[in-house]
Amino acid sequence: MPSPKAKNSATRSGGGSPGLSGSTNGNGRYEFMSLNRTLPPTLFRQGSDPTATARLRASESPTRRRGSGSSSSSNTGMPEEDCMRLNPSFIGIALSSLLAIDLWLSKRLGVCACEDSSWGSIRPLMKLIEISGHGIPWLVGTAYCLYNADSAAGQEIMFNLFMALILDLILVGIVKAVVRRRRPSHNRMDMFAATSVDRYSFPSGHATRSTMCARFLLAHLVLAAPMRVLVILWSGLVGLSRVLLGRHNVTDVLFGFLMGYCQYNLVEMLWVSSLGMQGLLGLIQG
Ligand SMILES: CC(C)=CCC/C(C)=C/CC/C(C)=C/COP(=O)(O)O
Repeated sequence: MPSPKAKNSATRSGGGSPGLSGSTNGNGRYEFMSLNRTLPPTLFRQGSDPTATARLRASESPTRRRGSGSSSSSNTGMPEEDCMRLNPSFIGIALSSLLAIDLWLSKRLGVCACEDSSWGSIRPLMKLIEISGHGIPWLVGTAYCLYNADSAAGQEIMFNLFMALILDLILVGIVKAVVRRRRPSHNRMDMFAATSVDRYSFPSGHATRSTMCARFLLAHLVLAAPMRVLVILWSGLVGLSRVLLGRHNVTDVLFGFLMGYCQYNLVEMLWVSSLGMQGLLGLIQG
């Protein structure tokens, strides 16, 4: 009966997984060698054996290559990071290009990122716009209006706006914590009352809030046409100010607009009526 070692050496001589060659170290333990070694030509023939091709693609993943322990590709002499980009997918190229454009554009548009920036003189104005879209003024203002509302309809609207603002904070916090995209390097972290997830930039919480609140106000308040235009302009300006201040990349704000727009649909779906409010208050009071 062949010993396990004999089995190992049989595997080494060609019977192992395609695309992997192996050897034993001094302790007799099997080690996988670099994947960049010459492979049988059949393995490169895309489509001839889909299973083998899939296995090859999997074995070429960056994590596996990093795990091989060598800092340069054995047959090209190039750093592994460069080798990994030799055959990127179309989606990979599109995403990398979009990201590069986003970073470049965001850096160029960050003209109020600090006082010495080209448009540094309007930074105070941009910070004022930032405050107008901040969570705390909105929460405090809505709570105040809810407390002072003199009709059931007014209370219902303010209650739902308050809940919408909380929902927005939760959803943005979750996405920021999952995506964990760093803020642009030119940003100065001098926002007031920023929570720990606010060190991340995707999506812009100001953009989600301003879009959701704008839709909310347009739907539930009776406003004259100029005021409606002002609300929309304000929402867009809040988003723009995030990029000009260097707080966000362009895609953070664009996604924030989209997310805020969708969040309003969610608020409508979860709308709490006056009756529901009384039920909730009854539950809270016991
Ligand atoms: C009561 C309570 C927990 C209020 C939290 C309000 C708050 C700290 C909101 C966050 C505001 C903020 C700095 C958001 C960051 O917005 P980005 O546009 O920079 O994502």
